[in-house]
Amino acid sequence: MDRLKKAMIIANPSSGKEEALDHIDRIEDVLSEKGYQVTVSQTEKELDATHFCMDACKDEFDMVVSLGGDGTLHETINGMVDQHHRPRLGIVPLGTVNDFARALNIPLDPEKAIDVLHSDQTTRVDIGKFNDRYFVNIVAIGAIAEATYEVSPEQKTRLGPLAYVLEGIKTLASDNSYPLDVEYDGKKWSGESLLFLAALTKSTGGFEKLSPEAKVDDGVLHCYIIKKVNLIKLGPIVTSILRGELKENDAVEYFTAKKVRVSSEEALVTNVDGEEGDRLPVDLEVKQSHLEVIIPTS
Ligand SMILES: Nc1ncnc2c1ncn2[C@@H]1O[C@H](COP(=O)(O)OP(=O)(O)OP(=O)(O)O)[C@@H](O)[C@H]1O
Repeated sequence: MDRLKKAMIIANPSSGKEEALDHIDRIEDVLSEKGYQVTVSQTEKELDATHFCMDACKDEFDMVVSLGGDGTLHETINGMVDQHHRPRLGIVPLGTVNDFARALNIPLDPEKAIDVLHSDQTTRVDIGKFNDRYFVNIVAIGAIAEATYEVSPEQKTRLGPLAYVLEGIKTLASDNSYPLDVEYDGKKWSGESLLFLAALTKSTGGFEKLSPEAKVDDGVLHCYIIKKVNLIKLGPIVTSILRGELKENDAVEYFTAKKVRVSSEEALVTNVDGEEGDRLPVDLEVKQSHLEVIIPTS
């Protein structure tokens, strides 16, 4: 007899509009219909999602569904990376930005995202390594990296992704540049920089078209160094970000790489998928096609 398939729902009751618990029954129904025996694990605090997901890997679950915002998803994925057995990942986004879901064309409406769990279609996705943790969207270094901490929960609810865009533009305009050394695949860039970005997917930080050339399984980091410029050139940079043409801007150094090391004489803070990361220096690397994510049937 075939082994019974096992699925775990990792739900963060505090995510988004605190609606996770309202969706659990429907997700359980869909998964049971597909023949899964379902376990529901509710998070209570930071890193619970990571530990639940590690358990699911060890117990050879076939599927893990992240029901929450990007924080929950990020923690879930951290529990999966480098495990011998990695379950398929289903995503039901409840957060404000939901970059990863956007990049994979997973609907942002939770009800519609739950329908996607019916799908048998999956895609392999790259994972970024940042020192000894992992990311799925973006690493930002510079003043903008702190922008996401400054967005209040009220602003997030009211403005959605736009809150990040507005904060980001505000910090760019504040002209905080830093000396930066960026070493990548045997090359080196040194200079004054306003912002360094390393993106894995095309939609990052609420900017829908920040890195349009990025594919989720291309095995490289798409890196943008926004150099120090005088105020007059900031407008065109912002326009190029919104148009998805950042790499064409004169003030921007663009490259792709598998490994990047970023250092500075200043202990700059970093932002990793919207969360505070280690101070510089940091090492970034791509693990190609490391995750298998359930996506809408094409
Ligand atoms: N029961 C809980 N109560 C409060 N916080 C929790 C709970 N369970 C987990 N957390 C923490 O909440 C953090 C934020 O969750 P998540 O990102 O899913 O929601 P969100 O903040 O609404 O989403 P977004 O950041 O996209 O707006 C998680 O990284 C986790 O550490």
